[in-house]
Amino acid sequence: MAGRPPVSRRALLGAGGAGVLAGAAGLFQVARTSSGETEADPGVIPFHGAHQAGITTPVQDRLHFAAFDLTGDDPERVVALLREWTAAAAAMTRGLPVGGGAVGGAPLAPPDDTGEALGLPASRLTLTLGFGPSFFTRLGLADRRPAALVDLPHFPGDKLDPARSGGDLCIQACADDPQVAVHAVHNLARIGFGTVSVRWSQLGFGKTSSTTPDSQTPRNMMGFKDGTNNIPGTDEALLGRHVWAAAEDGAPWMAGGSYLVARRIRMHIETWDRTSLAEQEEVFGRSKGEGASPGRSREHDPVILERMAPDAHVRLAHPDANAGARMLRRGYSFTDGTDGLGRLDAGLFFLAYQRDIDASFVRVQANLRGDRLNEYIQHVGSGVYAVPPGVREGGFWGETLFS
Ligand SMILES: C=CC1=C(C)c2cc3[nH]c(cc4nc(cc5[nH]c(cc1n2)c(C)c5CCC(=O)O)C(CCC(=O)O)=C4C)c(C)c3C=C
Ligand SMILES: [Fe+2]
Repeated sequence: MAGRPPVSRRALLGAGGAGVLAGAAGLFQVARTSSGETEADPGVIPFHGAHQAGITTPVQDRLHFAAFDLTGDDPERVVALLREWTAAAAAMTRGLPVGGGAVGGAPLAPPDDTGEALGLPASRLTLTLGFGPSFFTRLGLADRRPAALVDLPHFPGDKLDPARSGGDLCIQACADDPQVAVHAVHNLARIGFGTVSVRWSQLGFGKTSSTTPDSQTPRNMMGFKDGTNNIPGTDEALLGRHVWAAAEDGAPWMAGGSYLVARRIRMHIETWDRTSLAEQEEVFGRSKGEGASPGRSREHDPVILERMAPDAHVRLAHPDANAGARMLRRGYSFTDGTDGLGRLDAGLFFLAYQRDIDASFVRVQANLRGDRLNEYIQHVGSGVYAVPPGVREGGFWGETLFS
């Protein structure tokens, strides 16, 4: 990329495709500032900043989540990859191709960009990187592993598939266009060849949590509004208390970062579909239509926990039942075909960001052991990741860990 003017994927295609890199400025469809930046475009979420994008960012429509394993244990090689990934991510989130692009390069070399996003705008793409516990062990950095990055205990009912769990690193790609999210992970995997390999991945659609309380709350595969009482992405006080890691938490390099828990939660959807409306509403402790809690008429009215069944999901998950524990939920629905027995392999890919995994996810999940929702769901995949702070201009993903 160095020395070359940024050219949007749309401009490239609009200009006739191959070879048109310079002089295409007049064809840009991505809004640009006078400095050549594209951040003013509502489809471009700034990549650089104090925190990584993709946490408080208003939730996009689609997800491609990928967990990677290191193929070796050389920190220098990993830093080189993180630098390369950062450059590619900064370009893709602006709607630009990776490196020299998909077309117009040396005909006898593979293109720098795989090409399937040519002609597509940035689509609010965010790329968020995390380090799993094994990352620190593999690279001899165990002393830098944050205490807040705990291994999850076994919870009753867990049936975790190792092939859908763990990973030395993860990338969460979110965008309003599935092709853009998939293209981003595809290109990071291609760049990583020889240093990392994809361990498992998950596609998601239909966001199941909102970080913007003013907009309509999305619904999960069980038909209920999900995210009503989420932490708003604009509430700096709540984010500071419950989501962002601080230097005094014990790992100064994580200040401004967060900790991600990912859980692939399968829904026994056919059983749920045969359950009465009254039972469904009791399970959650909210009405199916409005999303109101018992004794209330509107979705955002404060809940009266005592009016709910003792084993209602919201009653058990609420901060008042968990010493004030909160997390920022950012999950997506998934359907991955059928399971061979005629049942949909569908559910919730639960993603939650927090300052302290033990105090938030572990605390709440332990309290959910008596949740009536457990009759209808099963946790089948799991991962925990330290998500480092945002990237400064000229810096790279995870720089504070290695500096
Ligand atoms: C350990 C954390 C949680 C898991 C796992 C979880 C799974 C899960 N949740 C739903 C659907 C809903 N959850 C709702 C609220 C809610 N859930 C959690 C935590 C976990 N959920 C919290 C902290 C809350 C907020 C409680 C509160 O403060 O009121 C709701 C109600 C609407 C809302 O506020 O979001 C629904 C619906 C499913 C389907 C599911 C697993 C498949
Ligand atoms: Fe929930």
